[in-house]
Amino acid sequence: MQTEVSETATVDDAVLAADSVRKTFGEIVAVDDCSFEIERGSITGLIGPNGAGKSTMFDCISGFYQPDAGTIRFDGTDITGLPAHKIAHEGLVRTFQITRDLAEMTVMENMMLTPKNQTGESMFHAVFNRDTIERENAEIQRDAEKLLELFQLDHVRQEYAGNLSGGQRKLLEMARMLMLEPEAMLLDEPMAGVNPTLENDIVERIEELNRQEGVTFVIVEHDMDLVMDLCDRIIVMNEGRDLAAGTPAEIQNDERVLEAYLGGDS
Ligand SMILES: Nc1ncnc2c1ncn2[C@@H]1O[C@H](COP(=O)(O)OP(=O)(O)OP(=O)(O)O)[C@@H](O)[C@H]1O
Repeated sequence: MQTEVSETATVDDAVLAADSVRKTFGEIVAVDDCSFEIERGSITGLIGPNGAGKSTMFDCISGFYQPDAGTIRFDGTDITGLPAHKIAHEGLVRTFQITRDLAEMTVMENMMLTPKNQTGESMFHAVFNRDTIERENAEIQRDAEKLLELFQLDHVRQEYAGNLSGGQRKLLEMARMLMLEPEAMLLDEPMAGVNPTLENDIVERIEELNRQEGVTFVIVEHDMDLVMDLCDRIIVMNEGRDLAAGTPAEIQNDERVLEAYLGGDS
């Protein structure tokens, strides 16, 4: 059994690798010796029954939780336990819900808050290099406009984020993290509360970014039809562990996965 799992969990060119990750909350073992690899340039689904540990795993990978044990490597760098902003700087971002603070800002302000490598943050440049800062600000604004257009949010750019529909908010959550020009993105239930039309838009954006910019996606999503359709590869977690990994067809025909979803092993 063990060999089977580790064989399927290995990929040719891993951009992200989790090795024996463990995370507990008191008595609860949310993630338990979980290992998997994410193929560079893939759209990978991370699935599993309720409480399998998917969100906790995302939080460990993206730096919101420190794992109790195990290592996480991104692009060959050990990122285990680094704070989220350092991991984002390495090129790995996770979307998160627009907080109350951000809801009180306009869509454009949300976008302008997240750019990468802003010289204006450094005192030295602030004093000696105003032209550079102005040029950078103009570039950031242009990038933000381009993304808002791509995500069909340009018409609401001056609207408060809190006034957007659920689906538009999801789009903004993705768009603002793309200001960081990530190499890989973790999406936790990107379609939750989204109507079917906007769901199609989000799928199209993901596919475009994947194909055109080479962004790797790891997606936790409960809609199985969508996952099987959108993802090139799927990793299944169960009771905190990696249970199986493979193509959608392989996963759909895997007895262990069926059992886990039917609660056959409990
Ligand atoms: N902050 C926390 N404190 C205590 N227990 C937690 C915490 N976060 C998660 N857990 C527990 O850890 C386990 C894994 O939860 P997690 O949310 O990671 O699973 P999941 O696969 O994302 O589930 P779902 O699909 O239902 O969102 C569950 O038993 C959950 O109750």
